[in-house]
Amino acid sequence: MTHYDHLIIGGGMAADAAAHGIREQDPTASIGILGEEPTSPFPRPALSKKLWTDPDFTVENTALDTVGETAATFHPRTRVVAVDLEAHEVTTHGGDTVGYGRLLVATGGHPRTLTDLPGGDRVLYYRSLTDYHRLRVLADTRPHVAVVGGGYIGTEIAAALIGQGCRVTLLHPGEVLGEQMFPAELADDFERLFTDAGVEVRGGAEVAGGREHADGVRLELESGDTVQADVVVVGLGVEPATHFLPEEVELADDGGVVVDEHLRTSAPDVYAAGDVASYPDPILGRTRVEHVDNATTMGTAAGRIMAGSEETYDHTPMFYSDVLGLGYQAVGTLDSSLETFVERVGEGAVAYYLDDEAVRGVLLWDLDEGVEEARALLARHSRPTDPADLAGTITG
Ligand SMILES: NC(=O)c1ccc[n+]([C@@H]2O[C@H](COP(=O)([O-])OP(=O)(O)OC[C@H]3O[C@@H](n4cnc5c(N)ncnc54)[C@H](O)[C@@H]3O)[C@@H](O)[C@H]2O)c1
Repeated sequence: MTHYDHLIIGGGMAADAAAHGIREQDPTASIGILGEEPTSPFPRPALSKKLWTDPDFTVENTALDTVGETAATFHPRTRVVAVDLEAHEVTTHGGDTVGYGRLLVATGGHPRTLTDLPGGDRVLYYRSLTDYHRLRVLADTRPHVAVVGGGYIGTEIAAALIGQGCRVTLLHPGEVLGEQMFPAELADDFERLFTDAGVEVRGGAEVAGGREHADGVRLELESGDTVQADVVVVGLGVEPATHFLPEEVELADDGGVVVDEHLRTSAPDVYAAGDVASYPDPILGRTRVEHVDNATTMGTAAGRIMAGSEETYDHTPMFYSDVLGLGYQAVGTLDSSLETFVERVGEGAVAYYLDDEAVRGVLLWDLDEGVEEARALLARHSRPTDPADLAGTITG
């Protein structure tokens, strides 16, 4: 049986970061990575952004060199189906067992699917490098693409495909694109960016299902309407990939793996990091974050901790997105149901998100700087009575 001092389940960016964290702390320990995908860790943000918008980015020059840099052993196409906590070993779908000293769950999430909308040749639940290659081939025929979902995948892929000369219809259930994240005035700006670029944005469009047929795909909406397209790209969010874990590993209400401030799960020698981990954030409380900054920062910390570091994890996450010339980034939460205050700064804007006790999130809209100022503001754990008094806090 193969045995590793440190075994990582999952082949994404958290896994890459963890291998680096382990190696930083321990130059000789053996590291194994079991990845379900056929490729080793790849910088996922590029799949919906730079690989489409920046000709300097290719799959080859964007790829990570996890194995070369960390001397980890990478096992592609390897799905873990069970973990035996007592024996300290995992079982793969092929029936092999792999032993571990310490185990990291870095499995991220699987795309949420609609039962009545099966994935297929022309229906892509978009997440992996394989999906990117498939969509590239389809996009080259300049099809009419229906993008389902107005979240990160939906907006970034719609922006990418309109830039490729495709006809794009974006279907989302809300009234205004981005309204769950942005205060109303910025959501209006956001949607206009898409419509001005030629994307047909269709709100109130909750997709119920659909079928591929000889000429493309026919989507059915909850309203009873149908939408016909050549290709459908779906981004309905992800569900934490935890199905292989025994019940001793505690899960949070949202399905994530509960970890403490040392990224330890409730099971001995088992850690978790990245999209799958529900961790105690000092500012946001217990939370699970599905962005690359979280995956890499938490992954690195988990690796170091598994290899002996006694640090605690207290990094409040930031994230960024780029669509149609708009760059926006944020620290903390972007929940537009909170109280918000928007301040225009130069060509851009800052939006503050507050609950009764404190500022919980800061959005930097078309501003290059301000992440560290935002983090410092959140760390104060306070708020002014009048949110307008926050004006000038972030200079961008
Ligand atoms: N820039 C970034 O940080 C970035 C970029 C891409 C992806 N990601 C991550 O990848 C993951 C997947 O992204 P995503 O866009 O799939 O998830 P998401 O949660 O961002 O968006 C899901 C969207 O689907 C919509 N939706 C739900 N049910 C629907 C239905 N029946 N019909 C139509 N729309 C429906 C929701 O309203 C929402 O707009 C997320 O974890 C995300 O954070 C992050």
